[in-house]
Order: sequence, then structure tokens, then C-alpha cells
Amino acid sequence: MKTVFSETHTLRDAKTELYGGELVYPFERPSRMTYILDRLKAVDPGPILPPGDHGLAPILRIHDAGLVDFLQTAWDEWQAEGYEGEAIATCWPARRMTQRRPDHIDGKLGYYALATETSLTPGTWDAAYGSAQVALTAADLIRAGERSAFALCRPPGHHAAFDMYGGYCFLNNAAIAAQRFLDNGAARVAILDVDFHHGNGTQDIFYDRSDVLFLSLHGEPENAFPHFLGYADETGTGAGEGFTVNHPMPPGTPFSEWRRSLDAALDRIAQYAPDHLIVSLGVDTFETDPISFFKLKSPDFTTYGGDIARLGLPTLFVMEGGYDIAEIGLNTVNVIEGFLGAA
Ligand SMILES: NCCCCCC(=O)NO
Ligand SMILES: [Zn+2]
Repeated sequence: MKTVFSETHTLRDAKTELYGGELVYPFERPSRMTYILDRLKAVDPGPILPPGDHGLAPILRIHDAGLVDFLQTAWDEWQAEGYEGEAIATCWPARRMTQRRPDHIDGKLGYYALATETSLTPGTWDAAYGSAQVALTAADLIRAGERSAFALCRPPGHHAAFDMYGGYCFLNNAAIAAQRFLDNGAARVAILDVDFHHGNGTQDIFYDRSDVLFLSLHGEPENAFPHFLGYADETGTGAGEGFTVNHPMPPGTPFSEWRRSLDAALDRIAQYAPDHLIVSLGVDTFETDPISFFKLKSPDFTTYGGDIARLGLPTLFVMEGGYDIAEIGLNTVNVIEGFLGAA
């Protein structure tokens, strides 16, 4: 399996995340990639390639131009205000307020942010752009005939919605890859999100469409970020009715229960018979992940990689979350190894 990776991820080097009422060093940090790369090089499932540059057009096939423009200009506007810290939203178009976009950077941050833990910094846009190019390049490997590919994306993307960023995400790499397939002859694409957190952004983008089947296994919104999407009764709208499938699960869920949801999701994907499968691969389902509450153990990642392989579909893995820095490399590459061992 070929991996696509870009060093531009290091440009996303935020020093602060709002967590527990404090500005802490972010859980989503550059060293996550170092640990995954080290494990990849030890296991060597295939070559590691740099991305090409496919420009803004594929990004604008998924995201609102206002968001894309905002992500490129926000830092300069923030600096022009004379603020000392990283750019963090402090107000929102909350219930019964207007959704009109303000002019001032303080208002625009809240207009586009879906959560306040994620700061904007000088290199954020360049890193997010590079991450999307990684996903596009890996998708093109599949289009060129590879059975599978690994888009080692950073920053992650599955919380990024049509016109919103947050949850450490700015551009929705998996959605951009799915649209790449659909713009080049695919009729149907399934996106399976196995990250601990609900892929609210991916759901938002495809919610009224039947050409993408979105399925997510995640911590129940009653108790897990992003809290305000991801219930089982969210099944799509209009032409998309029935093409969103949510499997929320409670705190302490062990692999045996999690796998039941996976089996149901895999059955639904088989029934949908997509041209391609995209896996939003977050490994924050791990038992000691610092911000999550499932109880998967490292061998379970190998097991479920094999479960996914048995669908027999061209599969693009897109890296999302995972924050147990000691085990992120093992758990991520276990999925790849499990997939290859059963492919
Ligand atoms: N309190 C913010 C939690 C952000 C979760 C990011 C993530 O891992 N999403 O998959
Ligand atoms: Zn996550």
C-alpha cells in the first residue's frame, strides 16, 4: 500500500488549545506524524510519496468559497487587530441570533468556527491546503488502479463542514477525495468514519446526496464532541434520505460491541455497492486515548483492518484523529497491516 505524506503539515504548529478552561499545548500536534512515520518505516507496507499540487478547484468542489477565503486571510486580520495570542473564536451566532456574516475578525471567527478549542495560526492554511493535496494525490493512486492507498493527512478533516472549521479540522480531506472520485467517473462512494468522534463535517457535506453513503461509528453525542450531531435518527434528507448511517455508542464501549456496529456498517456498504470506499481513520478509539472513551486495544485495530478488507473494495484510508502519542504509530499501522493481510 502506498502512503502519501507532506511535510507541510509542520506549518500547523499551534501552541494553544482551549481545554478545561486552560490554553494547553494541542493534542493535535506535529509529533503525531513522526510516530506514525516511524512505525510505517519499520513495517514498510509500501513507498511513502509526496503529494502533487491540484490547486484550489477540488477544494472549492466541497467547501464554501467564503470559508476558503476566510482561512487564507484570518490570521492577517487577527494580527491587524493587535491581538497577542492565537486566533480563537469567542462568540457565536447562537440560538435566535442572525446568521449574517460580520465584517470584524472577532465576528467572522465565530461565524466560521463550530468549536472554540481550535486556534488559527500563521501556517494553518498552508498546512490544511497541503493535507487536502495529500488526500487528492492518494485518491488519484486509487483511480490509477491501486487496490488501496493511505493519505497520511495532517491536519485532519472530518469535522470541517461545507462552511465551518473546528475540532482540529479546516478542510474535509475525505470529502474532497470522495468528490474527486465522483468527478472522474465514480457513481457511488462510501465513507466509513471509524474515528472516535462523529464526522459531523462529512455528514453535513453529503447529507442531501445519495451518491455518497456516509457511515460513522462514534461516541454518543450526549457525551462526546461534537455534541450537536451524530444521533442514530439522523439518516439524511431529500435525495440523501437513507444515505447517512450513525452508530453512536456509550462511554466504555469495548471492541466486541464496537465491532457489532462495524459489521452492520460493512453490510450496509456491501448493499450500496460503491465504486470506492474511503475510511476516515482516526485511532482515538484506543483504550487510553486522552480525549475519548472507547476501549479498543492495539490488536483490535489489526482485526478491523481485516474486516474492512473483506469488502473487496478499492479503499482509501484518510488519517483523522488519535492522540495517545505512545501508541498512535502502532494502532494506525495495525489497521493498514490488518487490511493488507486480508486483502
Ligand atoms: N474538545 C475538542 C475535541 C476535538 C476532537 C478532535 C478529534 O479527534 N476529532 O476526530
Ligand atoms: Zn477524533
